[in-house]
Amino acid sequence: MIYTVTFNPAIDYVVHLPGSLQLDAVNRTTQEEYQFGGKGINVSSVLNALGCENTALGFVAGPTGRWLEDGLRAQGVHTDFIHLDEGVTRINVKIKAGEETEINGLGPRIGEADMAQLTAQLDRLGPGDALVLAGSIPACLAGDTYEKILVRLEGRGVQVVVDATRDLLVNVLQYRPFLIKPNNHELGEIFGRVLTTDAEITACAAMLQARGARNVLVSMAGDGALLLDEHGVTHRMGVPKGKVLNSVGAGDSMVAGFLAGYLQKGDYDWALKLGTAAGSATAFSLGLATREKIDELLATL
Ligand SMILES: Nc1ncnc2c1ncn2[C@@H]1O[C@H](COP(=O)(O)OP(=O)(O)O)[C@@H](O)[C@H]1O
Ligand SMILES: O=P(O)(O)OC[C@H]1O[C@](O)(COP(=O)(O)O)[C@@H](O)[C@@H]1O
Repeated sequence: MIYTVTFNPAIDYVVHLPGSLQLDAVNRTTQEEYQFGGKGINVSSVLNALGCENTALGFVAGPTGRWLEDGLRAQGVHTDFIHLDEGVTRINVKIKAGEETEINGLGPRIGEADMAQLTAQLDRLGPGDALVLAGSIPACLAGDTYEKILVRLEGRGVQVVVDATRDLLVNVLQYRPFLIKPNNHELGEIFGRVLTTDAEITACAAMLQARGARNVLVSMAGDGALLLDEHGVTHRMGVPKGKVLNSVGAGDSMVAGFLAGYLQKGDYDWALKLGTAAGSATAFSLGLATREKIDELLATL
């Protein structure tokens, strides 16, 4: 079974403006959408669209938390969230005004007893299970929260995917995660550099592999993605043709497609192809990728 964990889920409030964002003024939208988001939840939604059975774990709170949980259930996404007694699940604002501007909230406070409930859920995982840890953790939690989870899972045969940034990512590498997926900017941030060429990206991916990551998938938005697989082979893929409507969740969709593809065939070329089709299908849609859109793009790759 596949499990995803989202420590800080979100309602993604996507607003479209007719021109550019005006600071210090009233801006009015021409269109708006709500998405049930947070990185692990996006992975769960797209895995579900691809017919991969999975359960979304994480923490929800208040009326927005109920909205998120009910909305996911209505879409057929299986969840087993922990309900926090205080606070509300955050609303992240995504402004489409030519360029994309994002305002991501802090999220509610997660207490020790809440964390203990998650630990108990994860203690049930074993051989044959996959776990996706994705997104930021709220400021109230220790910076080594992901690390502690990986320590506890060591030797239990669980395939772990981590999609996080900076220290949250770097500190888990020693536990040999199956997959990490930084984008090219996040990869550059880790090394304090701006990466422009495939050679630079491959060299930095190799350094993360040397620290323990098994497969390093580097996404580059409209420039596609590069995978350095566990055998040291580099795979490169561009993107299919299409009109970008909203790329919120494109990276998470790529993780879902990659994992689904790898679990289907155990083949890295196929995993990268399905990951690319899923990522671009989301970028070319107003919400997350549907099965139909993914299949349509797959046929062109
Ligand atoms: N502008 C785009 N055009 C086509 N495909 C895109 C675009 N943006 C994202 N994608 C697809 O989604 C994948 C992940 O996108 P990216 O923006 O790199 O991830 P993240 O959301 O993690 O930053 C890309 O590798 C690509 O397949
Ligand atoms: O946990 P973080 O880092 O604040 O990110 C949460 C945000 O990331 C998203 O999951 C989108 O991520 P990507 O665009 O990188 O795939 C949104 O749904 C959500 O608002």
